[in-house]
Amino acid sequence: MPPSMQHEQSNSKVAHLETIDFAKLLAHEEAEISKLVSACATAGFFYVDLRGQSARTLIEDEESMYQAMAEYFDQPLDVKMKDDRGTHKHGYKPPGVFAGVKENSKDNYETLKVARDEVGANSPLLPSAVKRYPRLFDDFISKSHLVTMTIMRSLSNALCVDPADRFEQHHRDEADSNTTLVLLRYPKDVSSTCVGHNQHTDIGSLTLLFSKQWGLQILSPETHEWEWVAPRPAHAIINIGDSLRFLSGKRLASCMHRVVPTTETPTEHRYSVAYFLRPENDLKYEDPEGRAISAQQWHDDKYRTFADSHEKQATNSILLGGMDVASREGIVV
Ligand SMILES: O=C(O)CCC(=O)C(=O)O
Ligand SMILES: [Fe+2]
Repeated sequence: MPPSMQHEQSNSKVAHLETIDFAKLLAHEEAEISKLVSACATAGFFYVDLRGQSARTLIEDEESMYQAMAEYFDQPLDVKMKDDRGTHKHGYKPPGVFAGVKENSKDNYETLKVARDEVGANSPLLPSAVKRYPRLFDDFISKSHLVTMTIMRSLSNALCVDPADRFEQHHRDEADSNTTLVLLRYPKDVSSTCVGHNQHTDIGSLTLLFSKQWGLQILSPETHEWEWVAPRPAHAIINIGDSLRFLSGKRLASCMHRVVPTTETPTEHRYSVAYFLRPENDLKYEDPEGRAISAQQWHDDKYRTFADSHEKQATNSILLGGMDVASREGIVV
């Protein structure tokens, strides 16, 4: 799947993001940890180099994952709708459910969500497309978990978080959470009413994102302009979500992002894979409006907001997690 280059016709710049070498983080290299903290406190978005031994199966498996996704999403809509489980943690969502990237549009992406706990328990509720590739899904989720939890540990150390409040203490294996692997396809045969993926900040703690295709943009906290995130072979993107920002006392930044079509008439579907590491559902934190809220409630409120009209979304701070205000004020570390 060659990356599409039509973004070059657009006026937006390509974002300069830090690159963190996962192998160096695992080895507790201080210089790498400093780079990590600085990236998390400023852009809240960075590349992670996965070529080291411990996580390289993720890049080896990436292509197989896209193939499994094509197989799944190529099925007729009525077959996929049988996997719609009416939750935001599991199963299928068709395009057009949430607000899209253009005013008054709906979104143009379909998703299959595969929760970490169901894969771990080999649940009979998993779609057959997932059950067909048990090793692929199991490995992809456990390696994604290793990468994201290693980053959480490095951040707890670097920010000298109290032992009881270390970020990992809010992501224990035995507690319920909404951690899930999300497979996304942006169909090429777009209707004019369904466009891209609306601007937002992520709900959870960390997102580990894979895509070989252009389309992702971040709102640069420096220039306040939309910039393209270039796909890079053997690297994934990591970004901080609302939950980790709230947990860190807003020392870490989440970043507004969106997905836009690179051309008016796309010739290929766009595929991306996101591992959403989310905290324990019972965790309490303060939202941007100062309300004490549980992680589960924030998750549910945010998904409800994704489905609201653009007009309604602009009436509160849920969609952007308060980052529209924070980016104007500058982030204090
Ligand atoms: O598809 C992408 O590249 C990004 C998706 C995303 O931002 C999300 O699902 O939260
Ligand atoms: Fe996102």
